[in-house]
Amino acid sequence: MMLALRDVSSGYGPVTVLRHVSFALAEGEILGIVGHNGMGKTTLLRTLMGLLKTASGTIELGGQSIETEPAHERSRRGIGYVPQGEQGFPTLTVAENLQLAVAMNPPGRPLTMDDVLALFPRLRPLLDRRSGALSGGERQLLAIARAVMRAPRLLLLDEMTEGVQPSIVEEIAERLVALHAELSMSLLIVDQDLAFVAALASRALVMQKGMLVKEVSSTELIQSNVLGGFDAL
Ligand SMILES: Nc1ncnc2c1ncn2[C@@H]1O[C@H](COP(=O)(O)OP(=O)(O)OP(=O)(O)O)[C@@H](O)[C@H]1O
Repeated sequence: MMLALRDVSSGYGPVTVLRHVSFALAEGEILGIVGHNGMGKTTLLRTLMGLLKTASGTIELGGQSIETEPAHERSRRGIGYVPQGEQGFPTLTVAENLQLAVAMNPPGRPLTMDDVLALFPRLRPLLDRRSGALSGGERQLLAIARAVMRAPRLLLLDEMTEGVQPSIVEEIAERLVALHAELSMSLLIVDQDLAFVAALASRALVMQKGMLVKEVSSTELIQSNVLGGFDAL
C-alpha cells in the first residue's frame, strides 16, 4: 500500500475534526475524497502532510509509520501537497517559482525544467512572466507543476478546480492523467467538483462531519446526492 490510515483522529487544539478515519490507497491509485464545505477534507490533507498533529491512530507510507514525523520528513519521504489557493511567489517569474520548488532538498531525483514543461506545455511561453500576473487557471497549473517538480510518490491535491474556468478544469484533469501515467504517481484528490473527481478516480470516499461514511464508484459520483445532507460540523 502506498498509504494506509487506521483510526486517525485530529483537530485544532481542543476541537476534534477528523474522527476515526481509516482508508488505504494503493500504489499508483487515484483516490477521491468528496464532501461539503467544512466536513474536514482539508484537515485530512493537513494531517497527512504533518501540518496538524495526529491525535490518535496510525498513518503508514509505503509500510512505514509516519504519523509522528514532521512535515519536512514526510516531504522527503515523497509526499507532495498542493494546498487550496496555493499561489506560489507572485513577484517571482514562473521559471523562478519552478526552480525554487527543487532548491530545497527534494525527496528523490527532481524533474528537469524540460520534463516539467513537457507535462505542462502551457507554462512554457509564460516562463518569464511574474506568477502574480497569471490567470487563476494558469496559477493552479503552476502550483501543481511546482509540486510535481519534486517528483513526489504521492501527491495531495486540495480543491484544484475552485474558481477555475471549465476549459482549464479539463486541462488540469488531462495533465493529472498524464503525470499519473508517465510518473506513476499516486494521487489523493479532494474536490467539490464531482465530475472532475469522477474523470480521474475510479472510486471516492465521502466525508461527513470528519468521518468517512461511504465509498462510491466514479459512476455513482456523478449521480445525484452522494454527499448526503448539508449539515455542517
Ligand atoms: N485553524 C482552525 N482552527 C479551528 N478550526 C478549524 C481550523 N481550520 C478549520 N477548522 C474547522 O474544521 C472543520 C473542517 O474544516 P476543513 O477546512 O477541514 O473542511 P473542508 O471539508 O476542507 O471544507 P472546505 O472545502 O470549506 O475547506 C470546520 O468546522 C472548520 O471550521
